Amino acid sequence: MSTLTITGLRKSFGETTVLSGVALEVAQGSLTAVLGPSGCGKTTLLRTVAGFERPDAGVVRLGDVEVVGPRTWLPPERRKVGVVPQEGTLFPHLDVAQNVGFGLPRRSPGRRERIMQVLDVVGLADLAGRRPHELSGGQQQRVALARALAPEPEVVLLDEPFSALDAGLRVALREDVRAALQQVGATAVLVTHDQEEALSIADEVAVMRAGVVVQHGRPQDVYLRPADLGVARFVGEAVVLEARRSDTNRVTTMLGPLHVLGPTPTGETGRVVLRPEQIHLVPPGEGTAAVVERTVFHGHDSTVHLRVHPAGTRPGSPASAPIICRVQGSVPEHTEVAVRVEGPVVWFA
Ligand SMILES: Nc1ncnc2c1ncn2[C@@H]1O[C@H](COP(=O)(O)OP(=O)(O)OP(=O)(O)O)[C@@H](O)[C@H]1O
Repeated sequence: MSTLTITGLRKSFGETTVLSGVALEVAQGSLTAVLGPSGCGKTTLLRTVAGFERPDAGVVRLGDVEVVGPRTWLPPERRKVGVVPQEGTLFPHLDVAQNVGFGLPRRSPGRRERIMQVLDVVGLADLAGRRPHELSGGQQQRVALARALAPEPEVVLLDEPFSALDAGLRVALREDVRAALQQVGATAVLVTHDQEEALSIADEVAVMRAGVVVQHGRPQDVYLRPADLGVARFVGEAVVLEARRSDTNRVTTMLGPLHVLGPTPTGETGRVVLRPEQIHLVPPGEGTAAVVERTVFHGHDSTVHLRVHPAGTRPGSPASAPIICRVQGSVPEHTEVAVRVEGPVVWFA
C-alpha cells in the first residue's frame, strides 16, 4: 500500500463549486476519516480519487504514481484503488466468494486462495458459498470490504460504509473493519458525517467544510485544539464563552479565570471553547452559581443544561448564559448548583 497525496483538487458542477482546493496526505498504512457536514464535498473527493469524477485541477498521487495531474488521467481500473460504497452493491446472483473474486483475473493462479485469505481477514471464511440475501447488512459490508481488498489495492476508500446499519451493529462492525484494515496494512480513507465514528476509529481526522479541508490531525488534537469555532462546534459538543485576556495564558470568563492551551491570546477580548466534560457540578458556594434547566438522559450518562448567573447578575438577565455538562444519573430541573471548569480551554480572537 502507498501514501495517498492530494493537492489543489478543484471540482465544480456547472455553477456549483464542490471542491475548492483540497489538500490531504494519508500516510501509508494509516486510516484517515474525512469528516464533514452533508454536501461539503466528501463523496465527490472520494469519487475523484477513485477516478469516477474528473477534477478541474489538482494532483492525486498514490506513492510515486501520479493518477491525476495536469497531463495525467488514469481511468479507475488502472488506479489500484479499492472502493467500499454505502450499501447494496453486491451482485445478488453471485455467492460470497464469486463477489469477492469479481475484480481478480479469471484464471490467475492462487485466485481461490486470495479470495479465502481476504474472507478470513473479514471473518467470513465460513460463508463463502452464501448468496448476499442470506447475509445480514453487516456481513454484506464485510464482503464488500473483502472484495475491495482482494486485488491488493494501493488505497481503500470507504464511503459511509456503516450508514445503513443500526447503531449497535455499526459500532461492532467499525471495530472489525478497522482491525481488518490494520491487519493488511491498508492505506484507507473513510468518509463520514458521524464525528464519534471518525474520532473513534481513525488514526487521523480531516475535517472538511465547503470544499476544503479546514483541519487535519490526530483525533485528540482535532477535538482538543480545534482550528476554529466551526470545527469546535462540528467535532463534538462545544461550550463557547466570552473571554477577556487577563495574563499571557489566562483569561477571565463567566466561569472564572481559565487557563488557555494555545494559541496565546491576542487582543483583549475573544471567545474560548471548552468541552462539556470539562465542566463539573460542585456544591453551591464552591464554584460559579448555576441553575439546572433540563437534563437529557442518554443511558450511559446525561447532558445537563445549565444557566449560569455570574456574580452580580440576576436570573434571566442577558449576562447569564446557557452551558452544558455531563453527569452520571440525573439532576432535577431548577436545582441550584455550582460549576467548576477543569483543564485548559482554547482561545479564538
Ligand atoms: N454529479 C453532480 N452534478 C451536480 N452536482 C453534484 C453532483 N455530485 C455532487 N453534486 C453536488 O455537490 C455537492 C457536494 O456533494 P457530495 O456528495 O460530494 O457531498 P457529501 O459531503 O458527500 O454529502 P453527503 O454527506 O450528503 O453525501 C452537493 O451540493 C451536491 O448536490
